[in-house]
Amino acid sequence: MKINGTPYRSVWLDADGRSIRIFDQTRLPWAVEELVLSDEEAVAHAIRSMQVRGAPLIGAVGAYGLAMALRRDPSIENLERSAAMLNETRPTAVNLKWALDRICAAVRNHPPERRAEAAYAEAAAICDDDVETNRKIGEHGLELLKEIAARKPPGEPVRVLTHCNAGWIATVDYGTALSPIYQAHDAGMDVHVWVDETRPRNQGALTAWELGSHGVPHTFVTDNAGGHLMQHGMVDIVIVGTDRVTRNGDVANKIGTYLKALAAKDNDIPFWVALPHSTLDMSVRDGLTEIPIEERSSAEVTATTGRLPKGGVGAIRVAPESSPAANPAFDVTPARLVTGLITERGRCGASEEALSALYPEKV
Ligand SMILES: CSC[C@H]1O[C@H](OP(=O)(O)O)[C@H](O)[C@@H]1O
Repeated sequence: MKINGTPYRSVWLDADGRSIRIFDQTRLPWAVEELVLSDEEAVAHAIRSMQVRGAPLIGAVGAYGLAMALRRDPSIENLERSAAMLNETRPTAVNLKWALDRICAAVRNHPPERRAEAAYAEAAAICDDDVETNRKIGEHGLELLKEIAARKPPGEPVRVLTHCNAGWIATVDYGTALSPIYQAHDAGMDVHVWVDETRPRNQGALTAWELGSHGVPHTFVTDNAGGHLMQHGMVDIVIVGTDRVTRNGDVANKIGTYLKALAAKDNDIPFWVALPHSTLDMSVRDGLTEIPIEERSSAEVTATTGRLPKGGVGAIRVAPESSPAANPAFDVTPARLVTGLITERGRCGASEEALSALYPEKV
């Protein structure tokens, strides 16, 4: 997508042909700063610290990190050790393991001197695949928004509520939950987005930055406002991204998603989840008991980061020093609360039967 008129992806190969460049998402939306990552340890730190974040994007960046590890040492031992190290950086988004496994499979049968080159080529293919996948998610999601628009009086916007950031900055490009919104806006449809701030890391500020940069009307709201907006008929549809969808349609996503799904169910509002194939984990059935939920530092809860009154960006405490804090970073929405899934292959129900029909090769 564009930043000040210049098209970007959220990760790209540096001119040196071996490092990658990303935007430091801990500095967004206050500053647009590029970071150069030149080895697997720098990649691991960027993922752990959420300098780079978003399920599909951490997969793509992790893939390049493994390629960098192979440049240093192309042995299978180092391949497996580095893949394990990178995979441990964040446990919930299955895209990271999916991408690392894809790199391992792509290089394993090459002679050592060819492995790094093959890994870089596969990482580039993962990025290109993600861009095209998300574009298609946008097309299929656009049809859904058109169906809603057709039922509304002319000039009334389709009102979408979204949680966290599943936009272009969370993927290689286009985003997942935001992809249909961008395509609807670009097609001239009246759309308005309720943007959940998404405590504690406030990824909603990234969504607001993305939508504002693209000229999409939106309103920034607290996480706790969503239920009220739905009760008062101010939401037509909820569309969120996801970090892992199980074979029976359970959805792991940013903490607070489950509460939005409950409110949507209680108010008969469609709750849709946008996902690329790399987010589907057919090896897991029961999301609540089988998906690992990342526990992040309590400091992310007791302090919040933003632009300081006297300028600059910094953190301020929002809880007493004496108070312990807990920080589960994701939750699981059971399939029974999900109206449907928007994928690159079309829309389907949140069920094993529907997912198996859409992805027979994964069964
Ligand atoms: C298309 S991004 C999917 C998913 O990833 C985000 O998590 P995080 O910001 O912690 O990396 C969020 O849960 C998004 O919905």
